[in-house]
Amino acid sequence: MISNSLPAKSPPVFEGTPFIGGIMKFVKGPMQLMNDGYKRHGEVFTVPVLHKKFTFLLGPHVSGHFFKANDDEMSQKEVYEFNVPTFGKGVVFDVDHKVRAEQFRFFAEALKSAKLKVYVPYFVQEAQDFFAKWSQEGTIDFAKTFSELIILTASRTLMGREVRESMFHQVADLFHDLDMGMLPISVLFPYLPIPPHWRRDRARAELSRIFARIIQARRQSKAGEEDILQCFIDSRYEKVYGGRYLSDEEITGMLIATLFAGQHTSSITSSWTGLTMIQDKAVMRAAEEEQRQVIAKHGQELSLEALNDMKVLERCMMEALRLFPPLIMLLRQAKAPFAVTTSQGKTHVIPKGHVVATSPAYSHRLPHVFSRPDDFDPERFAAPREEDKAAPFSFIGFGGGRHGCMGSNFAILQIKSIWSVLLRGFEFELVDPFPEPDFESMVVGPKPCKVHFKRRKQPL
Ligand code: HEM
Repeated sequence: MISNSLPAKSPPVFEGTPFIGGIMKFVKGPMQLMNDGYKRHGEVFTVPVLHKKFTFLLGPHVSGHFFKANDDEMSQKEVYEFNVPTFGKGVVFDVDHKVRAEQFRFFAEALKSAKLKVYVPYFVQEAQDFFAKWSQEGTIDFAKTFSELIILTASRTLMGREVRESMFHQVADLFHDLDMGMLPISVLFPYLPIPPHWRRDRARAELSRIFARIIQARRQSKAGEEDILQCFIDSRYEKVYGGRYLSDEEITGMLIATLFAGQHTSSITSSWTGLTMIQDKAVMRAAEEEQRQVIAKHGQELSLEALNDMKVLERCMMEALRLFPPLIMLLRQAKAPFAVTTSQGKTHVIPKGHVVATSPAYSHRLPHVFSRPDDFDPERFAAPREEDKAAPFSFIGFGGGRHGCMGSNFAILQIKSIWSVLLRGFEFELVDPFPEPDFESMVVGPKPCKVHFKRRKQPL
């Protein structure tokens, strides 16, 4: 058992001016803070901010416990609780660990491989219909384009046929209000009485009413749709609540949580995948050549099997996610002290109560983890290099361990569907310089960047 009073072994403190020093460092942005802290202290350091202590664990050597520990040791609830007014009461971060474990079983069931086969034709159909509306050539911003497209596929695969076919715009507008109600200030004060929070609360209540009607109609008709909404309707608790089905309110909350986990992350990763490929002509040629080979083998149909054969495209996506992960910091609260040992062999004990942070954005750029880490080099994921597998938790774009992303396969297939349709039908060029990440936003995507597209005379 690790004692909670081992000051000699506590992480070094990176502060400056006592009490407010940490805040000043946070104000400069988390990337700058991690950069300065890493340069001064290495992989482990603590930043005190008011009454809280943030301990950073940067890189695979020190982040194993972060990812592997159970919820009683490393808890998400306290650090992600600001989501409760958005997701709603009674789900995810508003329930104890036992209930949450069951609810996460429902997510896992809805997103398991067998279901993905059903979702793939929807990804493809939505992408084909969407890009069919583009003219011969023009200028777009990927960030805007992909967020429009992904809310369409999300409504088809997640919220169901009823929403996609007859109330798409109404529901998309309500989700927009929910989204706009999630501001940096909401992390600290989720119930602050400000207009974006009022609009969020109104939208959340209206979504409850809409989904209650849909769920009741489905329960009566017993029509059994093939989407994530139906998975939640059919889900039953096992170890809690006397084994009952989810309530309408819980189903709505689970849907919103799934949408928030997948919407921006997927549209941002689609954008960076495109931007990085367009920037690197040799990689783009390899991805196009792969499409020709897949068409020769599978025909024009974008089936699950065809998508699974696109290894070059997948590596491009993973490399875009390594360089530009949309979730730049992952957080937990330490419920018990634990020890970590750095790559230099130094051991620190992180005390109970610390907020613990690890960072895909920072860890992915460490030169002892990925060679020439700032280069876009998708082949680093291919055998025999496989740099992502050199040590556990080297690649954490989808998190890892106990709370690793449950939608990663869903996201990979969706992004590959979109980019297959685009590569086959269009050619692209950057109009603006390659964009910087916008670190001001909650989920970090590219700053605006114009891209020129042109329909191929001869589709691939
Ligand atoms: C490229 C797209 C995506 C990225 C980069 C991404 C990234 C992540 C990351 C980093 C985590 C771990 C968070 C943490 O440890 O605190 C996570 C968790 C999660 N993601 Fe994703 N995600 C993506 C798409 C999706 C999609 C499409 C869905 C659902 C359809 C989804 C559902 C989830 C769920 C349910 C969790 C929580 C797992 C748990 O806490 O046990 N994600 N995701």
